[in-house]
Amino acid sequence: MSAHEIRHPLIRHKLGLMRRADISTKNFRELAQELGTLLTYEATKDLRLETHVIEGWNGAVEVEKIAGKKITVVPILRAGIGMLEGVLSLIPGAKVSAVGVVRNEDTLAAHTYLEKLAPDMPARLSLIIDPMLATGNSMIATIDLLKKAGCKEIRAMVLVAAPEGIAAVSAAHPDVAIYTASIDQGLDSNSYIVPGLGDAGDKIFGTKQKES
Ligand SMILES: O=P(O)(O)OC[C@H]1O[C@H](OP(=O)(O)OP(=O)(O)O)[C@H](O)[C@@H]1O
Ligand SMILES: O=c1cc[nH]c(=O)[nH]1
Ligand SMILES: [Mg+2]
Repeated sequence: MSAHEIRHPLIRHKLGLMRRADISTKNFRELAQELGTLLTYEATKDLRLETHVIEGWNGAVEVEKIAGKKITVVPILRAGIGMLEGVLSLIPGAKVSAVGVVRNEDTLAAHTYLEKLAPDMPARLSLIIDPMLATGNSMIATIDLLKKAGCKEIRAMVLVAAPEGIAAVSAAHPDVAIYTASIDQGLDSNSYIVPGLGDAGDKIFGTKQKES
């Protein structure tokens, strides 16, 4: 199983703040972006470098740059948008491939409603972002469509993952590495992650319905 739980103190601290039931939309949004940045740092730490020579202040100097691969960031709409700016703050030139997937809360099946991919997908490293990996159905649907588009190298970054979702993605797509701020306990009877974050999309967009 290729799942990496990143146990950096800044990540643990920020995720802890996100779990508060009374967190504001503003704070939840800010923390989701910050964790997007921190997970990007980890998920890209083995990218290959190549050296080349540039003209420096004191003459020719050998420097490094990321070799070959172009990158596309793939937010799973809607909630994935909540991490996008954080990822782009480290990879500002990345193309964004938006994939709209919504989970049917009765059947838990993933329904894909939008696919706007960058050109040259076979030549790119795809970095999928979504705050939540619960059953894994939405992630598997996204990876399926990326592979159909020719993607050969795919990584996924999620704020919180359920062991059930990690197992499902690993079984369907063993080549895809998952980077997460936390592997939580599991799923509740509604297939929500516990302790989790609640409904991440609603918290990011401020659309949580008031309970009557
Ligand atoms: O692993 P799964 O069981 O598929 O569940 C996780 C998915 O559910 C949430 O999105 P949701 O469908 O609520 O859509 P939204 O982003 O529009 O809120 C979440 O952002 C994931 O995409
Ligand atoms: O825990 C969960 C599961 C699905 N979608 C969410 O936003 N949270
Ligand atoms: Mg979704």
